[in-house]
Amino acid sequence: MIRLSFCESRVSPRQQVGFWSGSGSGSRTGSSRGEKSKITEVDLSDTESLCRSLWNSDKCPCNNSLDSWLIDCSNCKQYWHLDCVTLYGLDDADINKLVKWRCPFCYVAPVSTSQFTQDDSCLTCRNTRTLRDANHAFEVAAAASHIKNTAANNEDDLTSHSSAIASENAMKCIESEFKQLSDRCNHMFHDVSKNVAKLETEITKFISQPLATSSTIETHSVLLQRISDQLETISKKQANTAPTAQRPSHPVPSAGAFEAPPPPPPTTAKHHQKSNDGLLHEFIDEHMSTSIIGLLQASDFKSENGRSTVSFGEPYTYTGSKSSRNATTSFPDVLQPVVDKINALQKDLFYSNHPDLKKHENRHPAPLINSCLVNRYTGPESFLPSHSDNEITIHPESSIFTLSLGQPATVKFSGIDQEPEPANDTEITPGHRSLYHMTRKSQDFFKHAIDKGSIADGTRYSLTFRCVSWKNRNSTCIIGDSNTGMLNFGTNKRSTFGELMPGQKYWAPCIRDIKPESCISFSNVVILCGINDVKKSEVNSQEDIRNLGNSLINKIKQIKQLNPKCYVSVCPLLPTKSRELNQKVNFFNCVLASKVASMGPGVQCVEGFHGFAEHDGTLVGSLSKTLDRHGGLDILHLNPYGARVLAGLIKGRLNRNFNLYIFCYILVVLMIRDNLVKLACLYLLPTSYQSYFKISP
Ligand SMILES: O=C(O)CCC(=O)C(=O)O
Ligand SMILES: [Fe+2]
Repeated sequence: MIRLSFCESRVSPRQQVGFWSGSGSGSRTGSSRGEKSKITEVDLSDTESLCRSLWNSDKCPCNNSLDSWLIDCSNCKQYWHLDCVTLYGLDDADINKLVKWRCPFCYVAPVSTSQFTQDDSCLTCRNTRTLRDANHAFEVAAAASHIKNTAANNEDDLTSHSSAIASENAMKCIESEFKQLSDRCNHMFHDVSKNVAKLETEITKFISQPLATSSTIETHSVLLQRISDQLETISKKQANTAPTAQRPSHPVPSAGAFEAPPPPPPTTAKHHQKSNDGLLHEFIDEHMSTSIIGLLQASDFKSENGRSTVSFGEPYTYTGSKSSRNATTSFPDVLQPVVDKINALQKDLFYSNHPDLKKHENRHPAPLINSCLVNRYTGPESFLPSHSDNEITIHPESSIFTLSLGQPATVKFSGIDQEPEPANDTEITPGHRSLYHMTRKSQDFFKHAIDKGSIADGTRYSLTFRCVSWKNRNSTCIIGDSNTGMLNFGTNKRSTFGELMPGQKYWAPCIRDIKPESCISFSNVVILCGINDVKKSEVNSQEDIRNLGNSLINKIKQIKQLNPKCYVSVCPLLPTKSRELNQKVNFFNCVLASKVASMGPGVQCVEGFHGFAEHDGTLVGSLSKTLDRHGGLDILHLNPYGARVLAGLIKGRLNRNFNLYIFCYILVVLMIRDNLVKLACLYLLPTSYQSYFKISP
């Protein structure tokens, strides 16, 4: 119950100094507590004693005497002026209605106040102390928990820090090791890239410059061989392997030459073990060799320079050949199994060089062995003069296989231009029943010989197998883009050129794809290439087109360097269905024609291409495809009919060369039979011509 009383007291001067720093003005609008009170006589440092001295619960803590009702606190019983506790405007009746009222002391802090006791009767102090203690306890507890946490954290931190430091150190070590490694790698990479750059420059120089004369240059193949030897030496050094484990050091003038053939079919594998000396030892068994030697002992050998010879199958003729003309072009039964085994190797070699033809074996058969020339050597006095098997009648893609029987011999190989003292000779010593092979193409760059004294007492037979045909005089290599796709060599019904013109097609969509080395040993080389270069968007100016023309001419020069005897027939670019593109095509053709004209009789343009153009210069519709394979308009591809017309033009050009050759051949034969020519002239030519030729009867 609230107790209400009326304040009558007056504040004594001593009581004005009080805990409360304000002095009540008595006004209803609130006491002015900002005024500073004077502190005398009381020890201010002892707050509690100070409070006790001042405390009187019957008086408002403002210590002022006001005409005002007082209200006491339901909790601590302290009296307060109504105005001092902001209960303005309430009278005693209102106040008495209040059941419970708590004074500001009891709301000093949001902490529970201690129970009122006599010892601790000062509410101010009690609350303050309680508050202080509570705060202190709270602080202590908070501090304790903080310290604990910090300690725990520190411990964790410490652990993690120490492990972090450890890992950091480890990382630093790794980093420095890594740096060292990367420095070394950089060094190595730098060296390697320097070497690669050097190599690249060398190759670029070699390819970009027209080759020098065949007597002074090293061929592509030799350069490649040198590079491969160099790489081999480096890898040998690095792998620290015994040099004896390396492949034989025979010169390799073109792919596969002098190398042992690839692994044979599994059924005969045990006889075909490839050896380090490039020979296939025990290529045939003893039984087969005995049968062959029996055949040879019964054969009629003709004596030649240093040895004697006999031949089987198709005749193989060369300068000074004396071996008999064979009654039949088929092989004796005894030889057939060997020929079959060699043909299996021949196929493997051919299709490994032309993997794209493998899936059409019927249309693109490998050149098969049809000729065998046997040399008989009888002891140390026998020899084989240095020579190349570069006869034009040997199929350009054929290998030349030699089977040895009897005494071993040393066969020496040397570069074709190393007369009279061959340098860098390499040799092999084929023993009884062994086989070695060379490519036909290698024969344009290398020769071989058996010197006197290189065969021991006794007899040695060598049987050399080749694919030979007089038609190979007209062998042709076509290097072309998609428009040569429908031109086919071969003897079947899809053949475009027929059996008189054996040959090989090489795919070169752009001028840079032309490989001069693929033309080696062909009689004719036909080139149809350049449209894919000309139609490139970056080829715009006449200068660009002139450069393209020059690059094609460079390729032709390289072909002529590698194969000086061949006839090169260059096809102009076909017109297209785009007039804009045709302007570039025409300019390219002009450049080409003028440059080809200055290259001499071995290089000529194929004529008659104007037949592919309509009156407005575009590609004739009836000779060309309408749609490309994506269903769009085809502007530059011939249809089968157009391809036949193209084949006709190429054939016409090549036949002219062939016919010229045949004509010259016949003329020479007739001139040899001098008397016959004279006789013919005497009776057939008019007198004026007789006097012109100064022919006298
Ligand atoms: O006897 C040999 O090993 C080589 C034979 C040869 O080169 C040849 O007949 O053309
Ligand atoms: Fe030979």
